[in-house]
Amino acid sequence: MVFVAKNLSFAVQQSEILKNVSVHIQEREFVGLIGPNGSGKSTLLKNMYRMLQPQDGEVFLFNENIYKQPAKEIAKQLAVVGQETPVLFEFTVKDLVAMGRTPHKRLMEVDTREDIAIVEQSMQQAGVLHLSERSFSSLSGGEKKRVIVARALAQQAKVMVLDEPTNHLDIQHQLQLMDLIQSLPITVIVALHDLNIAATYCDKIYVLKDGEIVAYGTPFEVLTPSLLQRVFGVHAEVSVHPVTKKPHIFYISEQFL
Ligand SMILES: Nc1ncnc2c1ncn2[C@@H]1O[C@H](COP(=O)(O)OP(=O)(O)OP(=O)(O)O)[C@@H](O)[C@H]1O
Repeated sequence: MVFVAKNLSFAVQQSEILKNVSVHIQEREFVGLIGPNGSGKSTLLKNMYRMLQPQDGEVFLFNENIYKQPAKEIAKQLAVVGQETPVLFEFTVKDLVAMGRTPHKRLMEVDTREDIAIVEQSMQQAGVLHLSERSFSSLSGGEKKRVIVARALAQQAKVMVLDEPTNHLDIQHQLQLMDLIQSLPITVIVALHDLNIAATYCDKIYVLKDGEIVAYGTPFEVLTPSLLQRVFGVHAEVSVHPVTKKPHIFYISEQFL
């Protein structure tokens, strides 16, 4: 297993946000995390990328306990595309993407020709090369998202964690981004709200509800009408997509029932 969370419990004051959550991700797997608003997806991911520390449980990345490793070592192996990205100073896109190279460098080491090529290629892959001299703060929400993805690509980590990466993206950029991530030879865990996107791209899906994993399996195993009703409170039919052969969810609004 490449990335494992074992029996994580996380609480804020008296409120339990994660309850004994375990996640197992194999090499090169593309794993989705779905669940209603407030079910604990971001909190779980933050515990897995060490932004939060659980009261109970452990997280292993390539068999090493992440809470016992230096942050720089983890950053060589794990790239994160978080839900919101506070950037406090004025940076150009190029400079921000170049920060993805930091874990691979010594303090104050200048960028090598290889670093510069990786940064350029990452911007190209994420579709932001044309924005390279722009100030990050002047970008639209979707452009910012793609720049953060470019920074994660420049990190060249073997594992990537993404929290709702398609948020703010138009449909073309959503599909391009998911295609790009799927094409990389890496292990991925991604929180998604769009269940048809999850159905199309994920090998396995974990379903969170009220801080607990309530289902796990392939998209066909997990995305059933009864689960969608039980977890998300919606009526739906699930068919096979005529082209992708993946499950496709047709939601049914109350007025048509
Ligand atoms: N620091 C905190 N203090 C109090 N409650 C918190 C804190 N952090 C998270 N929560 C609560 O924990 C629950 C899970 O939040 P989380 O952001 O993990 O959910 P999510 O599944 O990612 O939601 P969304 O789909 O809306 O992004 C929510 O009810 C949230 O209000």
